[in-house]
Amino acid sequence: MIQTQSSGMAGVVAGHTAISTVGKKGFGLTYRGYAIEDLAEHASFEEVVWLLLNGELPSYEQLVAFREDLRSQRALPDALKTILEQLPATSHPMDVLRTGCSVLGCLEPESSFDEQHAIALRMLGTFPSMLCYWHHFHHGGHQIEVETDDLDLAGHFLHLLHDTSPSEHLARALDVSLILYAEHEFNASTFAARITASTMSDLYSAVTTGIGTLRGPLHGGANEASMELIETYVDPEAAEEGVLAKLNGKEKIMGFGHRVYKSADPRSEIIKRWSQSLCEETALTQLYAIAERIEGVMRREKGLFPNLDFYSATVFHCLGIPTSMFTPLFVFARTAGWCAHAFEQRAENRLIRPAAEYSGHGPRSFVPIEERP
Ligand SMILES: CC(=O)SCCNC(=O)CCNC(=O)[C@H](O)C(C)(C)COP(=O)(O)OP(=O)(O)OC[C@H]1O[C@@H](n2cnc3c(N)ncnc32)[C@H](O)[C@@H]1OP(=O)(O)O
Ligand SMILES: O=C([O-])CC(=O)C(=O)O
Repeated sequence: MIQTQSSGMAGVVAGHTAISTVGKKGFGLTYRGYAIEDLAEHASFEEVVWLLLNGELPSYEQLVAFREDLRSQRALPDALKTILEQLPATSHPMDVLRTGCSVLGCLEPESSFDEQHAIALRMLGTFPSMLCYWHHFHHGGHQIEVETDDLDLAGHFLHLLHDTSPSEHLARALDVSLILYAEHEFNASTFAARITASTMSDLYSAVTTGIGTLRGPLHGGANEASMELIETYVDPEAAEEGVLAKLNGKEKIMGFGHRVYKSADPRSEIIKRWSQSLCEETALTQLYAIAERIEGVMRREKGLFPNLDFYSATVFHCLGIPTSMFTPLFVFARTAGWCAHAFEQRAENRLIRPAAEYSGHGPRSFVPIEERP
């Protein structure tokens, strides 16, 4: 039996998948066999969603129809809007999405697995609407119209957030980021979502599980923590001093290291290039210089490399997105991966229920309450 105690299941093969490869020698990161570098260069997020959900790239006609389908899924039911209005203004946007997903599952339940594709599209369509509706209601004091003519999710989200259409270049930066975030094999949130799917539960429950698991700073929450760290420092020298002090205090620096990748996260190299270009475009070159200095210190002191979350934080910041919405953006993208995995689990299902090594008391006699100390 493989020993898993305190190992966080590192290196344990927990199942098989045909959706992606992570860190396999010679394969880097691939979605359905396509290299992440090619997808980030040539594909759109919507093409990647189709690829993940259906196994093949769409034809031109299929993609046009798919974009239209997704666009038609953005409206929110009135009952959901009412609930979003009743959530506190101080809620974390991840909690808003987790709740919103769960509420949608009450209002439009999955009555048969035949509906799974339609429900995946509904979640992809409504998540940006939920987040922006809640945000503008509580922080801008008005009820927004959540449907726009933007065909892609990236442009649509930036339009809803800023109430104006983004430039093509800025929308493409977010589009690429969504591609990079869309899928990553048996990461914690996907594995959790697969466990939920393996009980034959509904798709909303699997995705709600994924959202809750993604929220922590050791996983998706690291993009928010990275931004908070980078923003702490006024210049690269202060960043070097501050990060060294944290390392001396045995603190972890969020946005660095990875369970599977050992020398580099291939996604980080792609998003770093976007970060540099956007920081120049938005006159935030000092922010980029600080991030690069932190990267240098981490490589020199710990031999650690940035993961996707680190430079994504700077890209989202350049796009004017509030830091607390960074992990929700991860949700928009990873919903495609979670759903693809739930479909795969359902197609060949067996309950996921591993064994545990017992480390508690030996057998002992029950002590009646009046005899306990
Ligand atoms: C998109 C994503 O979800 S990517 C991951 C996002 N998460 C983060 O960026 C959080 C920061 N990183 C980490 O906490 C880790 O690198 C993880 C959780 C990603 C991977 O963790 P594990 O595989 O369990 O490695 P583990 O945490 O045991 O680290 C191994 C060693 O490297 C050190 N280390 C790993 N990451 C970091 C870091 N970010 N900062 C400082 N030290 C680190 C650990 O302290 C440990 O050192 P030790 O052996 O002296 O105790
Ligand atoms: O694979 C992991 O453990 C975390 C990660 O990078 C992701 O989910 O994108």
